[in-house]
Amino acid sequence: MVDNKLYISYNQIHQLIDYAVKHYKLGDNFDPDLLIAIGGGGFIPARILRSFLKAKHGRNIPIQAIGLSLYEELLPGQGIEGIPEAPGTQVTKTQWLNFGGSDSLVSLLGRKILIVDEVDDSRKTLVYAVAELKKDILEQEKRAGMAPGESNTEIGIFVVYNKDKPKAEALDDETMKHYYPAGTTPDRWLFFPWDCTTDINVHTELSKRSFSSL
Ligand SMILES: O=P(O)(O)OC[C@H]1O[C@H](OP(=O)(O)OP(=O)(O)O)[C@H](O)[C@@H]1O
Ligand SMILES: Nc1nc2[nH]cnc2c(=O)[nH]1
Repeated sequence: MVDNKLYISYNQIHQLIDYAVKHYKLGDNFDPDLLIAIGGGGFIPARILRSFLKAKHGRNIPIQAIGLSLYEELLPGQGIEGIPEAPGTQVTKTQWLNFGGSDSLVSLLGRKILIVDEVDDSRKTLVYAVAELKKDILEQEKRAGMAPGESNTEIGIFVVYNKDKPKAEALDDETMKHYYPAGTTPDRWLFFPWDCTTDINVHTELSKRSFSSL
């Protein structure tokens, strides 16, 4: 039965990422040298995206992971079968880069960073991620004796799906110049293949019907 959820299959995600890299000329127009995946949903898309970017230039772009959480299960067990989860009021940082502290391994300065996530819903998570990343960049510039913005670090955003809806928060104009949504959906709950704990073949079939009914 197709209900108010949109079922998404692994193949749809793979094909959309392929399409978006070509459509936005990623690797040319915006050529990232660092991918930051927002976990958990951004991990698999970031890994797929890396393959398509490698196919353009032959080099593997490093993927760093951050953990941000806004949505929570309504009741124990909900969410498991794609039941919509309730948005919390604020984003929680569960994991961050090892770039900011004194034990920093990699510089953010002068980089082209592409943040990757699977869905842009209220936009709160992306706004939070960009704000926190900018704080780190400022801090590194300060430590390097640079003026704010002198490093020319650029931030872009890649999402597999943007929900077409009024957003709770806005990204700044500069970041929006490098905002790359692979696909757009109506404001429905997206049931991703990695959320499926029953029969993935059934899920894949439902994904075909979900989209043909739009
Ligand atoms: O645009 P927003 O309304 O901020 O929602 C988008 C975020 O919500 C989900 O994360 P979630 O908080 O569920 O964490 P998870 O990826 O670990 O499930 C999703 O992975 C995005 O990161
Ligand atoms: N799985 C899933 N997570 C989300 N986080 C915010 N919106 C969504 C959604 O539609 N599906």
